[in-house]
Amino acid sequence: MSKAIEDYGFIGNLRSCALVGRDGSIDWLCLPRFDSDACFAALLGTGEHGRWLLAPAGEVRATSRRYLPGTPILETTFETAEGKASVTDFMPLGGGVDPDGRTGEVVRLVKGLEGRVEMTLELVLRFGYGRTVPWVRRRDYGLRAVAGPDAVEFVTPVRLRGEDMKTRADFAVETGESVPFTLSYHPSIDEPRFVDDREVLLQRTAGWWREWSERCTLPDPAPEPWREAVRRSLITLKAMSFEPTGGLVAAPTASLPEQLGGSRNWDYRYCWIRDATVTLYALVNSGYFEEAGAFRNWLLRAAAGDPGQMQIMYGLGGERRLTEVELPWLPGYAGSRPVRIGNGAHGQRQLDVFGELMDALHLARRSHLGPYKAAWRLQGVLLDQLGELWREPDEGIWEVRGGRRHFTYSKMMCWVAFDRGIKAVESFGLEGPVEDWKRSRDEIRADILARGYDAERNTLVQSYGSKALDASLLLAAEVGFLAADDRRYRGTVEAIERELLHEGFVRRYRTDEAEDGLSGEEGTFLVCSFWLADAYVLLGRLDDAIALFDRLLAVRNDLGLLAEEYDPKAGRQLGNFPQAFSHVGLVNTAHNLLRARGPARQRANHGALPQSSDASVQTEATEVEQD
Ligand SMILES: OC[C@H]1O[C@H](O[C@H]2O[C@H](CO)[C@@H](O)[C@H](O)[C@H]2O)[C@H](O)[C@@H](O)[C@@H]1O
Repeated sequence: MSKAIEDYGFIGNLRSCALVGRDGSIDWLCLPRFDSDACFAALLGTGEHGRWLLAPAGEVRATSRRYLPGTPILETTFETAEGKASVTDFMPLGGGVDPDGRTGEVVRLVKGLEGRVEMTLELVLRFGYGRTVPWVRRRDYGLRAVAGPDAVEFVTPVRLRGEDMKTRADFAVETGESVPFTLSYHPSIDEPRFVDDREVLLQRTAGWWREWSERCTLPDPAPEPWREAVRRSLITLKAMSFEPTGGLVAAPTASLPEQLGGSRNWDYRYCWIRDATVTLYALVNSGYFEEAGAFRNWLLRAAAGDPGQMQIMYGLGGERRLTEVELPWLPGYAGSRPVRIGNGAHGQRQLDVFGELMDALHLARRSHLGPYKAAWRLQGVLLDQLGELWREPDEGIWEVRGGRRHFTYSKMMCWVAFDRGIKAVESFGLEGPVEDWKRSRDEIRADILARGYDAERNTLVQSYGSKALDASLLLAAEVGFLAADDRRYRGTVEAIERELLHEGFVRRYRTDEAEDGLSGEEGTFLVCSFWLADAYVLLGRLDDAIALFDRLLAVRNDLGLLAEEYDPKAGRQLGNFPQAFSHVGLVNTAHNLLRARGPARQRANHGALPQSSDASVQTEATEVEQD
């Protein structure tokens, strides 16, 4: 039986990550990159599809876990009748570890805390998402496993044995003892990497993360639980970035379902322009400019070329072909089939991306992320294209699979695209056909208010001519399309409260009302609930905002992690995990609550932004420009 999604912890090395169950089993690991084939895929099947268990051999009386402060280093403590032992799990980082993203390591340290604990190990390596059994050879340091392009060295002083195509071991730890394990990946054509002393790696990795997380800036006075929640979300977002290129994944998992047993199962291990740009808001507002600069440069590389061929999402290195396929040999999380990898949405038209992109580049400029003519050139070409394109139907922010429509949010973000272009000219003295852009901006606004607004119900609607509501319209004030005190904005928020709130959390739309081309239902969408809290802040309903924010914090698992969705009836997290959108929502809402001029106001260009004085970011940007 599948563990609950919230029973997983997440460790990562800015290249990939692993999901570690509360029971001590690593059930998801893709090496060397987030989007590589999984070598442990038990998350979407059973132990036979690959996993690495390290846990007490006998009955466990109690389990507790935590992250080492300021890091994604996970410590799980097991209590048995005989004693206590902990397992510290991490993926090493810092000190020149793997600059190209070709290798990757998982380290596990078993420590005896009290008495004597008998431990068991089961290692089931199955490359190719649970299908390929490797050729395993014993070595004096442990074992080597090879399957086609992939190779793994498993390094430990513990004596291993092979059984039923699995590797097993039994050992014991006494108080004060420590037993190390390293799983080290390298391409099979390369020589194995030298495995460093695990305690040294632990100190180095912890030091790197602590130094990073201490740079987080949050307005005072922030209640400690909020501060801690924001810090954990930022660490999680950072751990979802791919350092070699600056790309950011929407989530590090594939096919965790939006409905248990359902078919809404997607692969999120890619860079969506939309998700990545909102992540930038969270990072920049919290003082992390380097990431914003790296992402901006990733974006310029990914979108380079014919702007007519720009995609809504790319691979970590800017790859364009993300073909969606099903993996029929995997039974799926809690039987949720099909299991999909790749993502068909890469071929969709989603016009909101123009607005998100223009907004992100405007944000970068306002945050003094270096001079960059290349970015302005790209912005100009995007607006040229959008001059006519905004009139077309699209698949919308929710990537529907039931055919194109005139989505109101998409049109609104086209308005944002022209608005930010105009503001860039007006505020930064840049050149552009600003009068044409103003005409487009006015025309889009009039079009939305005529066709995307239901005057009878006083609410914006999901798409032209439809009665359905959509939670994305909560952003109308945040992006500056409507003033927060505009009665049409208030009406939209109230309609969404009436029709999309479910047990205190927000659905993105009603699947029975808005045709999305998919069968089944889904949970409430967490980022939409944060957007409602932001709307409350803008409407001056601070008590409602705080109550909703606290309700959302309570949904996080014991490690502070959030999936994409939540089923309030079952009290279960749903969808890919951890999800950037949800954590971005948390960070931005905290900022909004904490300072009068938080991101919700900044986005509409009303407020001051933190500004980068980081010379390395400026230099990098200059280099891109010279290219
Ligand atoms: O709901 C159907 C779609 O679901 C996924 O898209 C969602 O996740 C994206 C990444 O976080 C997000 O950008 C998008 O707004 C969400 O709707 C899936 O990736 C799509 O393929 C699918 O059609």
